Amino acid sequence: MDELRLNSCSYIMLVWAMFRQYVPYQFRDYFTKYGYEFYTSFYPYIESPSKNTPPTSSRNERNIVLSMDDHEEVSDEFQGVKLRWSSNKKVNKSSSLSLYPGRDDKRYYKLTFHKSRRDLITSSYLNHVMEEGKAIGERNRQRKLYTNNPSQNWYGYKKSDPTPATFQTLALDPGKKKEIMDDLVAFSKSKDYYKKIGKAWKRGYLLYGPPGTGKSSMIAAMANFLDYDIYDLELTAVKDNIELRKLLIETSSKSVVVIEDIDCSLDLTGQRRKKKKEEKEKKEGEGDVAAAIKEEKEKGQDKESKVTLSGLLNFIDGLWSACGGERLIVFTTNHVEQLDPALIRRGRMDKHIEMSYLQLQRSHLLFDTIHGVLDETEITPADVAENLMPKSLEENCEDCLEALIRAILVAKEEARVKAEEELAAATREEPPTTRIEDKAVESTQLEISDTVGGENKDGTS
Ligand SMILES: Nc1ncnc2c1ncn2[C@@H]1O[C@H](COP(=O)(O)OP(=O)(O)OP(=O)(O)O)[C@@H](O)[C@H]1O
Ligand SMILES: [Mg+2]
Repeated sequence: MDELRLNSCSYIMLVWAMFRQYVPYQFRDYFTKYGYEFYTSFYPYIESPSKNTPPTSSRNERNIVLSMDDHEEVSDEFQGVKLRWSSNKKVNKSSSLSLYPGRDDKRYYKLTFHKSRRDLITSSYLNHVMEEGKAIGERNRQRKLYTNNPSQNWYGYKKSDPTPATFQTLALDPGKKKEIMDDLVAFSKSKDYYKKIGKAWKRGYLLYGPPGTGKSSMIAAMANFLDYDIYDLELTAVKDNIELRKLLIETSSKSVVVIEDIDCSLDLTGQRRKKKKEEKEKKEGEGDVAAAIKEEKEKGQDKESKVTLSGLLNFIDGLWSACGGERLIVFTTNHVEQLDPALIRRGRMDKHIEMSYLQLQRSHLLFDTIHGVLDETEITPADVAENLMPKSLEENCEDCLEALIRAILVAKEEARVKAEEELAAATREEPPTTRIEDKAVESTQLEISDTVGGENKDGTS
C-alpha cells in the first residue's frame, strides 16, 4: 500500500513539474480555474486563510475580514433571488516572462444571476452591496485623533488612537446624559433634513464649566458614541485665517473639530470689546488711556495678525464650513461669560452644555457621610475620580470612599480657612492658624466611625 502511495505522489509531482515547466503562464490560469471548479465540486469545504488572500484585520477592527481566493465562488441571496460571486483574474501577457509572474494580473469579481432578474439586481441589489460595503468600511475604519502641528511649509496632522472615555464612564445627571445622546443621534441621522433646509450638516456644542468637570471627557465620549474622528485644533498654532480655512477643508466628514479653552486660545473675545473701549475712551477724551491702549495694541500687533474673531466666525459658519458634512464643532471654556456673544450664538454653538460640580447619587452605606460632608464643598468629578481610584491592589471600595471623604473634608477645611483669611483681610484681623490636614483627618475619623463602625446618624444600622 505504501509503495502504491509513494508511486502516485511521485507521478503527481512529475506531472505538476512538467505543467509548470512547459505550459505558458497565460494558459496555466485556465487549467487552474477549471481544475479548481472540478475540485470544489467534490470538496464542499472552504479553507481559510486561503493561499493568496489571508484574513485581514487592522489593530482596531472589530471583525476579521475574509476575502476570496482566485477562482473561489460564493453564493448570495437577495429578495429570494440566488446569485453567485466568483473571484477571477486577467492574466497580464508580459508577466509570463517576468521573475514574479502574476504580480501585474488584474483581479475582478464576476456576478452571475438569472437574466430575468436583471432589473432587480442592477437597480437595488448592487446599491445594497455598495451601502453594505460602505457601512462595513465605516465600522472597521480605525478612528484617529488629529492635532494641527505647525511644520515647515504646511500644517500636518499627527495621528494616534482616540481616548477611551464613553457616556457610560461619564458621571453626569442621567437626564442630561440622555438629552445629549439623543441630540447626537438626531444629528447623525439628519443628513436629508440639513440638505432640505440648505444648511451645512454640522452642529456646534459649547461645553463650559469649572476645571475638572469633564469637558474633555465629554468630547471623547461624543466621538466614541458616534464613531467620529477627533480634530483637536490648537488655535494658537494657526498662522492666520487662511491657514484656519485650510485646516477645516482638510478635516474629513464623521468628525469632531475641537477647540479647547476657546476663551484663552487667542485674544478673540477682547478684540471687539477693546475696539469699543477705545472708541468710548476717545469720546470721553481720556487721551492718555486711549494712548496707553493704542501703545499696547502696537506692542501686540503681531498677535492680531493671527486668527481673528471674524476668521473664526467664518470658520464656523461661513461658506467654508459647508464643504464636507456630518461634522461637530465643539468649544470648551472655563469662562463662558468672557466669550463674545457672536461666537456662541445659536447657529454657531447650537447646544450649550454646562459641566458642573458633582451631585452624588445614592449608592452606598457611606453615602450619608459623603452627602453630609459634601454640603457647601465644591468638588469636581476630576477630584472624585482621583480619590476613588484605588492607589494599591489591596485597596477596596470602602478604602476609596474613605479617601474621598478625607479629600472632601480637606477641601471643605481649605475653603473654610480661605473664607476666614478673606474675612480677616477685609477686617484687618490675623486669621487663626490651623493645620488643615490635622483638623480634617480628626473630623473624618469622627464622621466615619459614626457611620460605618457604629450606627448611622439617623439611628438606622
Ligand atoms: N463627569 C466626569 N465623569 C467621569 N470622570 C470625570 C468627569 N469629569 C472629570 N473626570 C475625570 O477627571 C479628569 C479630568 O477631566 P477632564 O479633562 O474631562 O476635565 P475638564 O473639564 O476638561 O478640565 P479642564 O477644564 O481643566 O480642561 C479626567 O481624567 C476624568 O477621568
Ligand atoms: Mg479639558
